[in-house]
Amino acid sequence: MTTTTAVSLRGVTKKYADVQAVAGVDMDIRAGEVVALLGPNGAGKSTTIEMLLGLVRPDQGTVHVYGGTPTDAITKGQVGVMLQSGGIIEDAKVGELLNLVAGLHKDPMPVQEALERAGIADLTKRTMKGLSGGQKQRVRFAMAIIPQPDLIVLDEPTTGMDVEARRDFWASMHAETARGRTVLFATHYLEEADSYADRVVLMRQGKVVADGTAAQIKASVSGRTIRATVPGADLAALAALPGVRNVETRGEVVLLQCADSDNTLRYLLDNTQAHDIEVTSADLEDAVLAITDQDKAHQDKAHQDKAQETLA
Ligand SMILES: Nc1ncnc2c1ncn2[C@@H]1O[C@H](COP(=O)(O)OP(=O)(O)OP(=O)(O)O)[C@@H](O)[C@H]1O
Repeated sequence: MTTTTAVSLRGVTKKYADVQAVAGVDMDIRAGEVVALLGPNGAGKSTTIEMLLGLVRPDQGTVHVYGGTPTDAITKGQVGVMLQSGGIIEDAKVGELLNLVAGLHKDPMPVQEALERAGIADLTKRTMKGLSGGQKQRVRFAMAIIPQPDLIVLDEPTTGMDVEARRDFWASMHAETARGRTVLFATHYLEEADSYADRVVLMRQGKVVADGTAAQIKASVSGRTIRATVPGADLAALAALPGVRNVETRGEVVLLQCADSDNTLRYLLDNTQAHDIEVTSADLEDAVLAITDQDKAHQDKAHQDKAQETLA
């Protein structure tokens, strides 16, 4: 596996009037990774993406894409972009638009191939303004892959698509990631992050508040619950295991809440008569809500402390 860094952000900030849209983001994306950028409205996802694409200049910090500036990377055709809006000429036919985009790049993919990969070969002669929201998104996707980019950046790519269209879109996307492309996508759909990303970066109020695999993010919040039938369980020994937060019993059934379910499971299998073991975790939505709430509670507390200091 290659370890080339596709994207590197260091100490990046951006303020709009009195809104701190991005408040010091550090982020590295390795070549071949599929990364989901999650966060509530106004978290700073789009602004981060715009800085990564050189569309917005950070107030502070550095942005590197394949070791150079974002503009260099885009000029070299290393980056394909699918933004939420713009980039579409409403009166153009789909085929014309894609030919226009192909003409801007040095080594474009044949337009017919892009149409097929985006699942819109039947729309070539249709005018853009007559297309549905989901069909337009697919045209944007075709535009993004035409330069044969190493990195594809997508800002809420499936907005406006119904469930089936979203599934088809991700199937097309999967074919691209299978070719080794690096992908960064912003989304509000937690299940998309859970299903399609190797890594989830969670933002809130311009900061990264969690970064890891979806499984790590889920586990970091609530850990896992192990439910097992353990005849003659030594509850004190179970409660003393590293990472075990809580032990409950229902007859012979033991419920263990633990941060490190692998080690707890190993202990149960090696040292007890545990059977009928089930391991469950919170879903990503629970985890995201818990992390953003925790972060908000910390901030509220800091504001209160500051206010009290000022009053004292
Ligand atoms: N061009 C701009 N001018 C003024 N304020 C802006 C501008 N762009 C973004 N902001 C503000 O910066 C903050 C972060 O916005 P941003 O669009 O980056 O968040 P987001 O996480 O992408 O949100 P959403 O999920 O709603 O798209 C918001 O408070 C937004 O109103």
